[in-house]
Amino acid sequence: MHANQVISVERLRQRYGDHEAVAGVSFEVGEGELFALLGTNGAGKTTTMETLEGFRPAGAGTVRVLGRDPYRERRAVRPQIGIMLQEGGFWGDLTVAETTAHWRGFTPRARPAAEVLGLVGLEDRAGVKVRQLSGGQKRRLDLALALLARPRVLFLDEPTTGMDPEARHATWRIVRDLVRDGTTVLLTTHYLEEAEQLADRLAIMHRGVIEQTGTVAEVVAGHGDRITFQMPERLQVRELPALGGVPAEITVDGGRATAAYTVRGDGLQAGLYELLRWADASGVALDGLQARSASLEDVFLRTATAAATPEGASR
Ligand SMILES: Nc1ncnc2c1ncn2[C@@H]1O[C@H](COP(=O)(O)OP(=O)(O)OP(=O)(O)O)[C@@H](O)[C@H]1O
Repeated sequence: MHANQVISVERLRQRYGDHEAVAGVSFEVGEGELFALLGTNGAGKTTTMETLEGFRPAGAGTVRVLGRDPYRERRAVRPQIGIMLQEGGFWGDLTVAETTAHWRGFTPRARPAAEVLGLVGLEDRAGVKVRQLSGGQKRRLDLALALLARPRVLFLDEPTTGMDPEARHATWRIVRDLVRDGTTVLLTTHYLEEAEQLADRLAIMHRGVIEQTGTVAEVVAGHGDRITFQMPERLQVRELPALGGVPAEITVDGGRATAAYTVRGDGLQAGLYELLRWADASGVALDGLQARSASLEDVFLRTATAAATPEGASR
């Protein structure tokens, strides 16, 4: 357990009618830590987040934010948290400055408008109507409003969706600064690079449960290095060599077959050597040859695929 635990979720369950959207999820987030919830569509990330934000009571299990029940003790918790929803409800006819002023009216001890707009790089858009903002700029306005109350805990639900790469990187810098200054952040994202860049720890959810959790290094460790190349047309799969005893797996995407080996431990160099010697002796050209460590994306895709099979589903 983290010394200063700010968010705690224990065996949380939530259902919508007959559908169990969250099926026993547990994790903790310490003060000044950024925890990312990743997962396939419909995995239960938003439902978990909304429970922590106090929008619904836990169906079963316990959730705590700053030591309190966010639903029952909403009045105590709400002023200390900032929420950036997936789609903020703005009035398109108001300007950025008017929208900020309006929200400041509801926020005790709010930061000055110029300060929050400066934080998210929207100071030069203050006089622009919200409907004239780009999708990425609207997301930044969402973030500005979430920061008005100088929250101790920040909930970011897909914060950079719709942003161009430059705006995304700028937002990552803002979030990093907030975390460095002690803000605790729970983030959901579909951008694995975002989690790699920002998360101290993360969880990969699928169908209401956490399939993997830890730091990026911990989650990726044990998934092996990968050697891949395009399957040569003239070759049969059984003709490929086993590397260190490991056979090739074939994946077909868009009509193109790729051969992949997953090499555990420190076998990458030896495996590659074995493959190149075989290719040389057999006169086979290995187009698109790549050798690399497992990435979060590999783990994510394997987690979702494995969990979709009957063996995965029974775990
Ligand atoms: N209000 C609701 N009523 C009924 N079912 C819902 C409701 N909200 C979510 N669900 C269902 O619960 C499951 C989990 O949804 P949730 O939005 O928590 O997933 P998510 O991981 O955030 O997905 P995404 O990545 O697509 O945003 C989904 O199957 C979804 O269809």
